Amino acid sequence: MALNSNEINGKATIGKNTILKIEDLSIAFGGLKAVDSLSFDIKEKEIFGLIGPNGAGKTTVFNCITQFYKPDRGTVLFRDNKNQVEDLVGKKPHEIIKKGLVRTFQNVELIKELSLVDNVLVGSHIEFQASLISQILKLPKARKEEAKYREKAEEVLNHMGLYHIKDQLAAGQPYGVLKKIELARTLMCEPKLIILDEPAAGLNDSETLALIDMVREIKDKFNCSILLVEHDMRFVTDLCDRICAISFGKLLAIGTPGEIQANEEVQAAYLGKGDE
Ligand SMILES: Nc1ncnc2c1ncn2[C@@H]1O[C@H](COP(=O)(O)OP(=O)(O)OP(=O)(O)O)[C@@H](O)[C@H]1O
Repeated sequence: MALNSNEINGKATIGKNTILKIEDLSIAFGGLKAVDSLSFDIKEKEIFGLIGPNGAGKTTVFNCITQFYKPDRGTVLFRDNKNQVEDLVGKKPHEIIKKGLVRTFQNVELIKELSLVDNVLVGSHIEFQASLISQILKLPKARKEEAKYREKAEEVLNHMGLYHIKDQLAAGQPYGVLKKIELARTLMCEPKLIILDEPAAGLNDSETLALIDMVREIKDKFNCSILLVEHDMRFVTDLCDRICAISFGKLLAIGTPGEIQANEEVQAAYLGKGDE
């Protein structure tokens, strides 16, 4: 059910400036509680980090939000690009992308034989209105649509400083470029919330610093919120407005980077300083 109000079934609520609210999210694999009654919310234009030790359940949280996994319990309320609030649980992953919730993956997944701009265009296929047949036959409607999205893809590449190499093949490009292309793809779907899975993994120091600036610029230019998982603590503390720390699928703390760094439970679980 789509709602304009802040209520669903008179129970769960979502604030006016809240883009995503997960409540009591839980999923178990066999006897293992990978996510255990987790709740947090993300505000509009907020950069929100999810941290925790290896195996804490971070990727599983992402998969439950995007419905790659169906949670055993809980709600995932999302304010979509039409300002409608809906529980995403039970929706299909492609429906969720259309609502403006998009993600990148830990491993870059590009088509090496395609140019960079064509790889970005792949990100817009979900928006195409023309039928598959008219796309294959390159009928006028499909050609017009492709031209529109190609222009948008070029604009996105221009914004990311990659316009000059847009026609080069993805094969052989530096890892930093491939990561940017993956990010560029998410911008083709009118994102309201972009989920980044370890965006700084594999980047060197200067690429990581450049990525921090780029994520901030994207948030401002595309007017969206960001949820990210990242092991590079400097990246997380420099970039995020708020951080949620989890351990064994459970919430440890939510707060500003300073509050999280000072939190003893987080230090014990994540930074390994508790017993010192
Ligand atoms: N499909 C699955 N089947 C069984 N167990 C799973 C599945 N997915 C995740 N798990 C388990 O759930 C727990 C949480 O895994 P998850 O990958 O979410 O952790 P993470 O915090 O993302 O770890 P990392 O930082 O190493 O990527 C782990 O114990 C993992 O083995």
